[in-house]
Amino acid sequence: MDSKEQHITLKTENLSIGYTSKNSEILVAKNIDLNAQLGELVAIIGINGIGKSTLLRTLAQVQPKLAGTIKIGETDLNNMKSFDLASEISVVLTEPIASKNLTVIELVALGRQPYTNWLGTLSEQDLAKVKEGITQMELGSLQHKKCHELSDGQLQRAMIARALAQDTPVILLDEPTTHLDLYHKVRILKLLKHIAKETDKIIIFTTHEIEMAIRLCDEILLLDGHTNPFGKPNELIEKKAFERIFPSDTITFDPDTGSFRI
Ligand SMILES: Nc1ncnc2c1ncn2[C@@H]1O[C@H](COP(=O)(O)OP(=O)(O)OP(=O)(O)O)[C@@H](O)[C@H]1O
Repeated sequence: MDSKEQHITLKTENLSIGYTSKNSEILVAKNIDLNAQLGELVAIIGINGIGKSTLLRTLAQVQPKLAGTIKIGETDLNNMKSFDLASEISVVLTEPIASKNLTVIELVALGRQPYTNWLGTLSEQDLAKVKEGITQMELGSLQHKKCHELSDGQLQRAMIARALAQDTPVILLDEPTTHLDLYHKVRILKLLKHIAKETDKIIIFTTHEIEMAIRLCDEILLLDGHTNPFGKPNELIEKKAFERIFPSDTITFDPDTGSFRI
């Protein structure tokens, strides 16, 4: 079996997510059944505070799940060592990065850490992946700038470039388009879709750009606090899932155009 066949899905079953403090458990969402295949771009959507970032952090093993399973192929993520995890999953969270004194190229090169020797020396292949990430995110002219000199949107693209340079089968991105202008939102989502398809990756991201997700994503997980439907955008439109996101006296969904009316 080659490595592609070993990692055909990222799958959750009956997943519950939330937080634990000393004496209590805070349940944020339950019944999350997501099934992403290689080559797919998947959006996690839902209203503020419903649990999108919590889910992304749970998938990335940054925080523990409360119940259920998360598997890559047949392997339960719980049984994976963190070193192995870094060559399976790359993740970009919304927390500000600690290393803003790095240049863009140095930040992107951090994505190669799971593959470099203990001295951190970059091979030709590592350098090629770093350059590729920088080019894909249109950061060529900014590559020698320090991260603290970048705008929020430029820094966001540099973080995505780092995840691309890590070249893992699964890429998890928390609100990757928040700081981007309309052009870069569309361009980067289209590019992520292209990368997922052409290089056989699973790219999962959280977003408030529901209409863009409907147009560009292969699958959508809608966290709605109840059944959390997961499926192709058309399937969710047919199930009238988008109609129930917002109060209908304020925002309605038009299934013919796949857009919201205010
Ligand atoms: N460290 C924490 N401890 C306890 N509860 C938390 C913690 N972080 C977040 N929460 C709670 O978990 C719930 C889900 O938060 P989360 O950030 O996952 O939502 P979200 O869907 O990403 O929201 P948004 O769209 O506003 O970014 C919220 O009620 C939030 O208050």
